[in-house]
Amino acid sequence: MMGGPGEKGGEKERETTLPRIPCGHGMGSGRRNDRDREELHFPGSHAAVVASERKLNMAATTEHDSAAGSSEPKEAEVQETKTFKDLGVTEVLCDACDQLGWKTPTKIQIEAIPMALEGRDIIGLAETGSGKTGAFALPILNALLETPQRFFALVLTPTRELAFQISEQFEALGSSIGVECAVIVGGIDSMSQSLALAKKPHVIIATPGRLIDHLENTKGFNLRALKYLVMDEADRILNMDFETEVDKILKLIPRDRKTFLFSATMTKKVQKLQRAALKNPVKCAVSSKYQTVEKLQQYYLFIPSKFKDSYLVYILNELAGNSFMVFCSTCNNTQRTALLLRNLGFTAIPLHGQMSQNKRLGSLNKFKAKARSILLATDVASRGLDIPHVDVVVNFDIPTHSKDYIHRVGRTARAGRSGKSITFVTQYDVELYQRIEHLIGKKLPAFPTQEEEVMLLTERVAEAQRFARMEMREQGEKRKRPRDDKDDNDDTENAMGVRNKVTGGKMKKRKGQRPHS
Ligand SMILES: Nc1ncnc2c1ncn2[C@@H]1O[C@H](COP(=O)(O)OP(=O)(O)OP(=O)(O)O)[C@@H](O)[C@H]1O
Repeated sequence: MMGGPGEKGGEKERETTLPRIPCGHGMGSGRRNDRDREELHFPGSHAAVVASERKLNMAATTEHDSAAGSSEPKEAEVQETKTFKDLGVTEVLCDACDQLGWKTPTKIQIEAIPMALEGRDIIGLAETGSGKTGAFALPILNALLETPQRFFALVLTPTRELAFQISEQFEALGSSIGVECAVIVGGIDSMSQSLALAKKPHVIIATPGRLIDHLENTKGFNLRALKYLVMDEADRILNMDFETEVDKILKLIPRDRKTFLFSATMTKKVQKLQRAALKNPVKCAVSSKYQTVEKLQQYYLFIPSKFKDSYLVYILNELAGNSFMVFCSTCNNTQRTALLLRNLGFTAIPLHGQMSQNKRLGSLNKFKAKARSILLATDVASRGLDIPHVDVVVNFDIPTHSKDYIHRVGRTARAGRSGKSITFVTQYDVELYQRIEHLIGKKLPAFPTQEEEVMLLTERVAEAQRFARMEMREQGEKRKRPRDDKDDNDDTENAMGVRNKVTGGKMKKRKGQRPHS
């Protein structure tokens, strides 16, 4: 991930007819190096910036919905006729899109890319899974080809996993031009990140806290020549949790830069930042309000709090053969529920902030590789993660912030696929649930269940709950004993001694659920 394909010194060996971004500088002032520009041999014509007829001039505080307006062509027509080339994307990057199977640009890409290529600041608002990453990565790579420079762009993301994913996307789109990225996130050895920064990558993808650490402590590293700042999941980046860090970062990067804010939801705080850091931004919004995806079937399930575990097991059985993301509100409950499910023979794996970063990535990779069919997660996984095979999202604990609902359920039904979401609503959650319905502007149907069948599960579930509690206690004690660290139970893999006692081979056979060996 770090360093990227064009390591220092490796450039000469590359035999390619495609344009490549030059590389190989020592750590320096970070100022733009003119040699960079000269080194780039770009055979194609200068990337044409196609002036959009659908320019969305927006005063800093005014909102425009780009899909509105009677003289506009119908969206379907726009999508049929536009290509990446039409948007002004240079040929080598069009080829990269093609190789990724991106035949035509998505709506947000159609809206945002021409504006970005024109040099405008952008606020991009579009539903989950609609290709927002490409909407900011393509114009940045396009501009990088035109005026190559180290430390060209910075992408801020709220979570570490998302940072890695965005880096992969930049590398996939920019592999043929030799783009180099560095992922700078917490929970990972700082020294190796300093080394990656010393190689002066073109694009840095970072979580705010660790980036500040490096800006303050890594000798020779600065972003004084930065040209592009992206805040992905901008409303989250701009909320209280990151306020101090983001303010510091904004002070350490040039005022004269392009700024892109992207998310499926925006807050008033974005407008605040708009005033503080954006210059005459264009708002590219493909929907007028917060929308959940059309192909997402959303349900709620009104149940007594004490039967939540049994209903979860019932649903996992009913929808067996699918891939699930189950959201819980706390790390503890995520871990407990993962243990409970594993005790019942499900291939479940947790992902939460109390796990080491290695374990977090390990869990995610196992789930992505379909080696585990159920990922139990806190909101650390609710934003941005692109795992196409997720079929069902279960809100086991209802989200306390209704906008999180939109992001959580957006982990399924991505890029035109279909998916399901089921939100558990207990006697304590009615008000929160009403807020969600209000936000999405929809009344959802109840998920059909057979109460008697659920009740038949309660005994075995109660036993599994007991074992899960015991295992949680054991894990807690192990953490207190530093010498006893042979088996790190972060991912529940080792806490399986009791499962067979609980299942007793009586659970309904689950299609596609591999029993744990
Ligand atoms: N033009 C395109 N054609 C086909 N697929 C695309 C196109 N652009 C992006 N994709 C794919 O769509 C999926 C979703 O894209 P992406 O992760 O950028 O969505 P997003 O809008 O950022 O979602 P979220 O709001 O959840 O972060 C990815 O798998 C990506 O490869």
